[in-house]
Amino acid sequence: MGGRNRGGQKRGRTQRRHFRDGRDNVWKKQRSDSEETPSKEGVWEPFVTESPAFELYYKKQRIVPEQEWDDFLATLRRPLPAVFRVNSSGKFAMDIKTQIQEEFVGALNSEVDGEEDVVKPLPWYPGKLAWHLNFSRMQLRKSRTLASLHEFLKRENEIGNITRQEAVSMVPPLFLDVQPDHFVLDMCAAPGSKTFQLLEMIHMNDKHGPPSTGLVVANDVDVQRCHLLIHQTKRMCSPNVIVTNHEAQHFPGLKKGKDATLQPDSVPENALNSNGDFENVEVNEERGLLFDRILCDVPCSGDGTIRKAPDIWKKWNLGHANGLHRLQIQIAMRGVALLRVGGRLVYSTCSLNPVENEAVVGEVMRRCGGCLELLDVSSELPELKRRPGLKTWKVRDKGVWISSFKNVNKHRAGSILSSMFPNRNVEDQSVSVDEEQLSVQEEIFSESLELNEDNEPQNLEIAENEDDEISSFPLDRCLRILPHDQDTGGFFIAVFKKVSPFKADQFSRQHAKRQIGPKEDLREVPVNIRRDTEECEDLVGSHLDGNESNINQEHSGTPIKKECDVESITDQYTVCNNSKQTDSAPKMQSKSNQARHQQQGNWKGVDPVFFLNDQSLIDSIVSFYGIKDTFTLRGHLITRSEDTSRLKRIYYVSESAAKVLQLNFRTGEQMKITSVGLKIFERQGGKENICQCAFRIASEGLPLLLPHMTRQLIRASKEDFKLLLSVKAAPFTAFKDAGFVTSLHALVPGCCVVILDDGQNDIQSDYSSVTAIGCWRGRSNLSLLIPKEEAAQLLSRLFGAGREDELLPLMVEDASPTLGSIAKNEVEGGEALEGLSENGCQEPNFDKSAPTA
Ligand SMILES: C[S@@+](CC[C@H](N)C(=O)[O-])C[C@H]1O[C@@H](n2cnc3c(N)ncnc32)[C@H](O)[C@@H]1O
Repeated sequence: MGGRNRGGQKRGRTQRRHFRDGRDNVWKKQRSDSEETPSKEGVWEPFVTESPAFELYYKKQRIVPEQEWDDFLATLRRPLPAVFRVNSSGKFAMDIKTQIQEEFVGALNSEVDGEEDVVKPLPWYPGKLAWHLNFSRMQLRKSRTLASLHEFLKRENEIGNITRQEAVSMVPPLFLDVQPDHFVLDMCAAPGSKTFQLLEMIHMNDKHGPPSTGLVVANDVDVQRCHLLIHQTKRMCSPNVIVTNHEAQHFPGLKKGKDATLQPDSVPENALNSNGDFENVEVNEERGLLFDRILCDVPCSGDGTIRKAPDIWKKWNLGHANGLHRLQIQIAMRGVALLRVGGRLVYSTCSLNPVENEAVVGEVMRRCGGCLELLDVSSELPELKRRPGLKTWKVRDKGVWISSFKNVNKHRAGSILSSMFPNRNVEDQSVSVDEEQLSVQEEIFSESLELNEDNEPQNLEIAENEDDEISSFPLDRCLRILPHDQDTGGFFIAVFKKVSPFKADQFSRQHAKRQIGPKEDLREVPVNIRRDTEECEDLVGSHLDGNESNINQEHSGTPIKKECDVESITDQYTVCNNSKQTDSAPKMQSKSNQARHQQQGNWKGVDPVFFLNDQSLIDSIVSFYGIKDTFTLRGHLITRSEDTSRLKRIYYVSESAAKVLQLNFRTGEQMKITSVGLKIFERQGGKENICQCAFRIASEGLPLLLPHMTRQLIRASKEDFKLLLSVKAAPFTAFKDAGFVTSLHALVPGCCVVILDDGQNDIQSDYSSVTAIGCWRGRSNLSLLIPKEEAAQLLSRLFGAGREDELLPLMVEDASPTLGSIAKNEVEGGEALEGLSENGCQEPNFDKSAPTA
């Protein structure tokens, strides 16, 4: 239900939309490398790095001991040092680490003056894979080594070998303890730096063992930010990933006929091991989709990133934090519902505020009863400096400190919730207040307001209460990372383990909600039940859309009247339940499914997902590339268009992702999937007439396919490989090795793979260390099918060639992905990139314009 304005009138839709549009997007890419901002007159002025409200608030909350306060503030005012992470699963991870250590670290730390090392590994990050850079622009200008490190990092970032990421943002995935067989859900994942880490973790053993059986589902509510997420996950070349676009608090449970959150966990006795953990439980529609690990890196006010985004100083206010509290609880509760018994859930924010942190953790524990344990992780990552979570804090509202919910003015009870306090020891008054009466009170209240110079009301008669509440939960097990401890941003982390299913009595309270009846007004319901239903609704996720519920919290001043409409919540998930596709073999979607898809307003704009079942097409691919039986294509190939004659791209999914897609079909396509798996083949683009196979190998898919290919493979000497990388297209006559030229002639025209034969690797048995590139064998030319940046990087890494002069013109200036740089059709399986492969590589030139060497 909408809120009311001060005159007691209902907020209109338009007003709400204006408010929503007018809100700052705290996740928007912030200016990060500038410490200055232009004034109105166009003169550049230093950023304001003061906020009396911020200082007052956090001093009072005692998040920092008094004697450290000045140090804390001084650190916040300094720009954040850059940090990058070498992608551990990358082919060249070890080379890159060695290069940093041998080529840059020693030289730089002796060449550049300063108290601190310019480049140093983060001591707590496993395997010395994360590095901290500390240099000024002046130093960068002066030092050649620093300049070449800078270029090196830009280049490696562009091709996905390293990732720039805030140090503290790397921490939450490390506490998840992800294993290669885990199903992991990243609930609020964009732009995806933590998703990338999670993918690295599930693939950590791929090089030396069987491929991962795990899965990462990366979700974000913002479709634009999903594009960033897709770009990020694509760099990982993983078939074990699904990107979805849901409100996390409503993330579908993939249960047949029911929403997972409304059911107690039905744990088969024999499914628990001796530690009481869940093991090897099949994904099926009775249990729905449960995860072994869940990351809730929730939307937050973000003041822990103030060093990176100094404009927060000017904008800081409590509205953001207090307004997000409810949504944060809803998302975390949905996470708990989707977690397997024995599974871990990490709740994290980049906010320093206890209302978004400890208060949320306390409330989640309260609602879950004994089924959730807040883990003591003090022995994990021992070198990471951290502070214990707070057990006591206060809430501030309209310029007034409130130490207990019982002191909250009724007019504010819709915005200031009992769950914001350390102890929810009184009934939430918001549910016991009559709405009509409230609007009258609100009118009187608004007339009598006198605002101080900060626009905060002065005359509220709520005295500061020195009897601070102390939480009864072990919130000191949470971690707060403070900026001055190790020169980072601020962060908060709590690690949960689900130790038992939701208890029956918790659910019987929820069943009380069903007895209320779907449409009944809650004002008629006794207070104790209404609180239960409120909890129940939060457990499921509010039925309001996320933005609307935020508006209610942040600005309405009116308690939210909640209708706990179980049926309609459940309907959302049961609409497609009549699906007849119950066998586990992947099937083409039925016609009725497609029709339903078009009707599903929510999913508008996102192409449906199909398993590719066109056997003649699959056979043509298998036969052209000589794909062995060891690599099953059927049941693993996905398309986003049903018409196989017009298909442009084919994606490959792991067994784990395929299982989830099948479950999704069987339970009525509840998931809104924006991207899935790894692009493995793409159509030749009008060149079929010269090629026996309509599809070429996509460069992302090559490492996966290579060990299983027996045809269209050719080995090149170092000299010829280097030539090919340098010129990108060459006539057969340009190559030196006569054997290579003979093999080239023997290939069928079309896509082929050229493998570097450096005499060191056993190409036959160990493909993990082999260097191979997708090429096009034309009538008399051989051309690269990889982007120029990748060619330049390979040249540099393999032959040390053209590191500066030759390669720089090839480099893309800004390595970080932007929304504009990512084609929308990648996300929606659109077909607009005619003549260009997705990586921006031109179609091969088919002899006519191939340069001569
Ligand atoms: C703190 S950022 C996540 C950062 C990300 N985990 C990473 O490491 O790159 C919060 C994200 O939550 C998303 N978000 C906001 N409300 C959401 C909701 N109700 N459900 C899912 N995602 C939401 C935002 O779009 C934003 O991308």
